[in-house]
Amino acid sequence: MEPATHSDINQQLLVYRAWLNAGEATRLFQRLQNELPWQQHHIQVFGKRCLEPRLSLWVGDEDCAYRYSGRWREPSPWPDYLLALKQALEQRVQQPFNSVLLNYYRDGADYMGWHSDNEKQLGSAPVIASLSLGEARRFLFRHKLNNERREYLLEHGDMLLMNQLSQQQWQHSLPKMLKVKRPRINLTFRYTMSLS
Ligand SMILES: O=C(O)CCC(=O)C(=O)O
Ligand SMILES: [Fe+2]
Repeated sequence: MEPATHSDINQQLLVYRAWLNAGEATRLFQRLQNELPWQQHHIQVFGKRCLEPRLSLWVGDEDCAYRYSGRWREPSPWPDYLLALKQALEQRVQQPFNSVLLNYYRDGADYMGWHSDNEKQLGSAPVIASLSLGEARRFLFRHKLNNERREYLLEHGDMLLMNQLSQQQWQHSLPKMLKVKRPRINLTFRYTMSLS
């Protein structure tokens, strides 16, 4: 694989700028936007039922049910073009993926709060490949112990690889950017184990 444009925290975070070129990224964005059955889920926040501040969709192999916010989500099947993308990504990063969480941020008021992707089903040291499409958005990391910080601007076609230790030691978030009036789509490719 070609070298990352930027690597940080002992190779735990690798950014590949324009992993897809602008034309490829735009075609993919349009298909995902128009063809996927995007859903807005409810979540419990401090015991209150709220709508998530974004749309999302869980896609994966048949046995990849995913426990999220207290509920099992069944995977939607792979559209052929997403399966092809997953396979290209597996080749490039030499890691298997069997699922992808897609997030659709309608504008800069949609966001994702601080978290680590540390669900049991991902194992103790997951490798997660995150592809960004559409509007550029800030993406933040903070260290769990010393509050060290990192910030990236993730643009159309960029791929961020979060390596094994990044979920154990860091949290990440996508803050609001109220100036942003147009959508962004993010795909996080993962390897999900079944717990049965
Ligand atoms: O939208 C993003 O860039 C990140 C999404 C994310 O952190 C996640 O799906 O776990
Ligand atoms: Fe995440």
